[in-house]
Amino acid sequence: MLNILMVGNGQCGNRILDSINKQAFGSKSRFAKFYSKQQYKSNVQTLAINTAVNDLKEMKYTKAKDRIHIPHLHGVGANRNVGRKVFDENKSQIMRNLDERGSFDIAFVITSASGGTGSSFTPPLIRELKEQNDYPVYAVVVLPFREEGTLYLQNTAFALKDIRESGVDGIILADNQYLKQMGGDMESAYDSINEMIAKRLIFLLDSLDSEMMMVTDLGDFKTVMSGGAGIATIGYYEADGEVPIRTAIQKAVSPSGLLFNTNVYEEASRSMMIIKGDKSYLSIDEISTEVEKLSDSVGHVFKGIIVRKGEYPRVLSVLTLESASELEELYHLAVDAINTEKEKKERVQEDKEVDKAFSQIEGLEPHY
Ligand SMILES: Nc1nc2c(ncn2[C@@H]2O[C@H](COP(=O)(O)OP(=O)(O)OP(=O)(O)O)[C@@H](O)[C@H]2O)c(=O)[nH]1
Repeated sequence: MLNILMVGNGQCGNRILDSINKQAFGSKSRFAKFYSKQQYKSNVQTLAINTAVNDLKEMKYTKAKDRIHIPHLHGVGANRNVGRKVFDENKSQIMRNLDERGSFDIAFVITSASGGTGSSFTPPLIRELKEQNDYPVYAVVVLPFREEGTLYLQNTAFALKDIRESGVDGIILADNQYLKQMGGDMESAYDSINEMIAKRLIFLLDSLDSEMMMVTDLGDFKTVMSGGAGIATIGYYEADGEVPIRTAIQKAVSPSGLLFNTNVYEEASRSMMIIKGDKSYLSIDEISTEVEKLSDSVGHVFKGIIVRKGEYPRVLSVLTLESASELEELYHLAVDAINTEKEKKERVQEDKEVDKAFSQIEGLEPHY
């Protein structure tokens, strides 16, 4: 049995964590968190951390003892400098809470890259976890919608760099912009995206702790995640009827299944493929052909097969990337955003028009 830690930082991290708990409790009831037991095979501990108490209160499926409020107004307002300071001031409380939860085999820290709290808490938190423990720690990082503005773009660029330099064992990317094809209004788009991410992570955890026909385990996952440029993404396909296994595998690495925009045949560096379903669907010939196709361009593909009686095929792919053109484009936008912010600040400092207006009444008093 694996001991797994999942931390969700900031609003986005909290909500994805809640979606994980929702799916793991296996109930739509909002009282599930009080009455039912998680359906994990592994020992999974979830912890939500936030400066905004309302974000924590909004969580429906995560127990109260698994939510830590770090008081600071109502969030840090996308300011990562403030966020870092607040983390430092509260570091011992956060780390004590984590210590009390015992030891783990693997940890995931989930956050948006663009907000203030999650993106500034995550790098030092990972650094602390890595310094105090010897288990691997992975970051699950959500990229913003590109139109959300200059502050979010510049936060994203610096947060990703900070997370990469934190000692993290790998970064799994999910991109709101790419996933917004889910459609609907903002709130339901968030819910669908969170569900997609949660479903993939739960499938991954479940598989790492399964008895497979052909085995992939935590060791293989670590090897995959240590490949490439330290950046990864996850693909998934779930058949809702009888689908040939080759189609299911293809869909799990196609744009519709991925959390981040990449051409896996060009950009992936290592891969892990977990295939689940009734044995009548698991044609070894088809599986071998498809995996070979992928390994021809990717290099190494670990594969695991889990037989589940009566279930339609489901396939999960973990892909580390050696290059990511989408990320390069995002950094171009971020550089523009940083320059815009810088110029704006300089203009305000140079251009004292507003000060001039105020200075006109210097030395005067109001008369009534
Ligand atoms: N996928 C997804 N993205 C979200 C969700 N909530 C917020 N975001 C994205 O997260 C980014 C904003 O970060 P938040 O997580 O809200 O910020 P925070 O870490 O709480 O930090 P502050 O609010 O600045 O203190 C934006 O790019 C949002 O689009 C969510 O539930 N799901």
